[in-house]
Amino acid sequence: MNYTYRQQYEWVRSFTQRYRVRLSLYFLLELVGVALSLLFVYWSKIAIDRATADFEKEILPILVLIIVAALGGVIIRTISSWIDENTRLKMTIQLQNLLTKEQMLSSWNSIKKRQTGDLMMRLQEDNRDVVQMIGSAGISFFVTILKLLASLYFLWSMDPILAAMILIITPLFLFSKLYFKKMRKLNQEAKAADSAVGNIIQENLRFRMIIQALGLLPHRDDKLRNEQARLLQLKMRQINFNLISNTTVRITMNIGYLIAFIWGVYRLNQHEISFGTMTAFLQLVGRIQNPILSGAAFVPSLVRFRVSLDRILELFEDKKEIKPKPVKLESIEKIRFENVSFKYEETNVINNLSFEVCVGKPLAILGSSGRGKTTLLRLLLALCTPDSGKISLEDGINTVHLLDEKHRENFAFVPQGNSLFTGTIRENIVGSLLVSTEKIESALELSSANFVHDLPQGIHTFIGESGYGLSEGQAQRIAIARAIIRDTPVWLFDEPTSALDEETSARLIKQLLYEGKNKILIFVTHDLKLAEYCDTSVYLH
Ligand SMILES: Nc1ncnc2c1ncn2[C@@H]1O[C@H](COP(=O)(O)OP(=O)(O)OP(=O)(O)O)[C@@H](O)[C@H]1O
Repeated sequence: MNYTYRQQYEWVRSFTQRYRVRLSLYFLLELVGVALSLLFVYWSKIAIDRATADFEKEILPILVLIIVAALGGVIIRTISSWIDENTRLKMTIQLQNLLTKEQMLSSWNSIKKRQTGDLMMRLQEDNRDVVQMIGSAGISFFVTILKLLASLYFLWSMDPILAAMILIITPLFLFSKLYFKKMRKLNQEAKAADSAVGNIIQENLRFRMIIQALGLLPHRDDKLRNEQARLLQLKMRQINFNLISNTTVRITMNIGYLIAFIWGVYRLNQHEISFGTMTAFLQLVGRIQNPILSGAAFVPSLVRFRVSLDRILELFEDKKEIKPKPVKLESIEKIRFENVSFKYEETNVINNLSFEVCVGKPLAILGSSGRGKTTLLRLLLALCTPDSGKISLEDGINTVHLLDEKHRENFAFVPQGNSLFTGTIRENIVGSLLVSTEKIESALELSSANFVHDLPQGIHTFIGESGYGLSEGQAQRIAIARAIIRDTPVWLFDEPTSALDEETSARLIKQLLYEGKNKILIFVTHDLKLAEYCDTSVYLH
C-alpha cells in the first residue's frame, strides 16, 4: 500500500513527539558545525590574503581563530554523533516494541495474513530504514541544504558568475517525479523479495529436523535459491540504477570543479581576485559539491524510507483485538451455544450448532478431522466470533453473559501439539503468576508430569525452541500443568492425550475429572475412551 506524504508525515510527527528536544539539539549542533566550517573558509581566506599582502598585517590572531573553528567543529560533531546514535537506538527499540505489541494483539485473520519471516524483516530492516531517516538522515539533509545555500551565498558574494555556473549544472533530474516513481517501485519489489527469502529461511530453520527427516533438504534449498536469485536480480537492478545516477552526479561535479578552477586561474591571471579568494573559491566549490553529492545519496534513502514506512504502517492497519478490561467470574455454571454458525472466509465450518455444557458434567467434542473441533475452542476463547447465533455464560447467580474477549481470563486452555516456549519448565508453567512451590508441585502431579523430578535439573531444566529436549507426551503434560495452575472455572483441552500411552492417558483423565469436578471441562478428542469418561458429547458432522 502506498501512503501519501501527508499520512507518513502525520505518523512521523506523532512518533517523534517524545524525541523533540534531542532532535532539536542535534539539529542545532549540526548548524553550529556548519557555521564553524564556513568561518573556517572565511578566516582561511583572510589569513592567506594577509600573508600574501604587500603590507604587514597580523596573522597570528586569525590563525588562532582558524584552529578554534577546526577544533570546535570536531568537538561539536562528536557530541552530535553521540546524540544521534543514542536517539536512533531508543527509537529502534520503541518502534520494535510498538510493532511487536501490535502484532501480538492481531486478530485471527491478520495473523494468517502475515508470515513470521516477513514480520521479522519489517521489524528489523524496515525499522532501521525508518529510524535512520527520522533520527538523523532527514535532519542531516536539512542541514545539508542550509549548508549548500550558505556556501552558495558566500560564493555569490565573491563571484556571482561562478555561483550561477555551478547551480546550472546541478543534476536536478534527481528530484524528478519519474525518478522517484521508478525507485519506489524497485524498492517495493526488492523488499517483498527480501521478505519472501526471510520467510523461507525462518521456516527452514524452525523445521530443520523435520526437513532432514523427510529428506526435503534439496527441495527447500532449491526454493531458497530461487527466491534469492530473484532478490539478487532486483537488488542488482537497484544498484545499477543508483550507479548510473551517481556517476551522472559525479561527472557534473567534476565539470563544476574544473569550471571553478579555470575561472579562478583566469581571474587570478587578470589580477581580478586575490590568492585568498582563489583558495576560498576552491574550498567553497567543494562545500557546494559535497552537499549535492549527499543530496544524491539522500534521494535513494528517502525512497527506501518511504517504502519501509509504508510496510510498517501496513502493520498498524492490521485488524486488532480491542482489549476490554478482563472480567473474572466467581464461577461459571453453564456455557450455552445457540444456533451458532461460523465460517472462515468462504468455508462454512460450524452450522447452526446448539448445545450446553454444565459444571461437573464434562463434555467431549468429537468428529472427524477438519470438522471444526478446534474452531469451536477458538469460538469459546473469543479468538473468533460467530457469524450468527450466540454463545453465553451463566454464572453462579444465574446472570447470563454474552461471551467475548473480556471473559478469556475464565478459561484455561491446552492447545493441540507442542506449544512450549524456550525457557525453563518452571518459566513455562508459571509465566508471570505468583505461585508457591506447592502449587507447582500439585499441578505437575495432577498433569501426570512427575517425570520432571527425574530430570537432573528438575523444574529448572531448560527446554529449547518448541519444547526441544522433551518428548511430545512430556511437552503435552507440561502444557496441561501450565493450564491448570491458573485457577479458572473452565478448562479446555484440545487433544490432551494424543501423544500419551493408554495407561498414562487413563490416569491423567481420571485425575483431571476428579480435580475439575467443580469446573466446566471440555475435551476435543478423537480418543473414544476419553469420550466415554465424559457425561455429554457433541459430534461435529
Ligand atoms: N485460520 C483458518 N483459516 C481458514 N480456514 C481454516 C482456518 N483454520 C481452520 N480452517 C478450516 O476450518 C476447518 C475446521 O478446522 P479445525 O481445525 O477446527 O478442524 P478440527 O476438527 O479441529 O480438525 P482436526 O481434528 O484435524 O484437528 C478445516 O476445514 C480447516 O481447513
